[in-house]
Amino acid sequence: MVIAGLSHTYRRRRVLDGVDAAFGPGVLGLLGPNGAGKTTLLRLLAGVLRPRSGRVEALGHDLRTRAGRRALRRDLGYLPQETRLPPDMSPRDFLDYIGLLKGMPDPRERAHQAEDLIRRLGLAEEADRRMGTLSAGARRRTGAAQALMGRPRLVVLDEPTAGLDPEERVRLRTLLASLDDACTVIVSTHLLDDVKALSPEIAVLARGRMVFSGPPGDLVADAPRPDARSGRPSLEEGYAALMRTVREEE
Ligand SMILES: Nc1ncnc2c1ncn2[C@@H]1O[C@H](COP(=O)(O)OP(=O)(O)OP(=O)(O)O)[C@@H](O)[C@H]1O
Repeated sequence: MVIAGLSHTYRRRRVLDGVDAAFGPGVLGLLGPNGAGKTTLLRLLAGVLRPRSGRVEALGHDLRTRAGRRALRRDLGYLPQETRLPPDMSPRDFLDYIGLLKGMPDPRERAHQAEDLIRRLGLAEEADRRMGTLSAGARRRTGAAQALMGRPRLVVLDEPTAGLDPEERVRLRTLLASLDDACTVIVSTHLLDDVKALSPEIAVLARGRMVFSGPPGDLVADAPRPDARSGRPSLEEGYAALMRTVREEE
């Protein structure tokens, strides 16, 4: 994934401002305060929005072109921030349907992958119930499962752990951590626990600018120690110190 000079405006309001980044396979955690532009960035990386200023290349496809955005879809799993799942379908039927849309012709392979995701995301009890009757957490996990059907090479998840209870969050993180090494996973989150558990690399977006990228340890290393008695600063302290610096620079 290569992002160069990427900016985005909504009705002349600039929400991404010259973002540069490059990353490869593995899990990247995208952090940032509310309104920082994370969802906008993920929509651009998933080819849902067209980059109008700057360049995005994903899995070798140039996402400035319609052909590039289309070609990416074959290899993409995407969980948007807001998802509406068909209320009358069950998670199992929905996953089967998504598998079909993603070009998996073999019904046994679709059933096998759906069953595996259902089990690993703790959806066994809900798998055959109407999605309209499920809890928000079960719907969110079904949303994450659909993104992983077909074993895509690029997975873009917009706050997948939002609304999940601690056990469900751990399940989802464990699943993401176990994906194929060749898979590039980009996860936005407000939870520092998510990135601690998941991400060897993090990126922090603030007011449309990429203000940090690297291993979480580097964010911590840059932070001042909160007081003389404490040892190494926590990731929370590193993040808070970065946000203070960003505000002071403005
Ligand atoms: N479709 C849109 N039209 C106009 N403005 C938008 C649109 N989508 C987002 N915005 C604005 O762009 C800015 C960035 O929003 P975005 O959702 O990308 O941020 P975010 O970091 O994902 O925020 P959050 O953490 O709250 O989800 C916000 O000020 C938001 O109000």
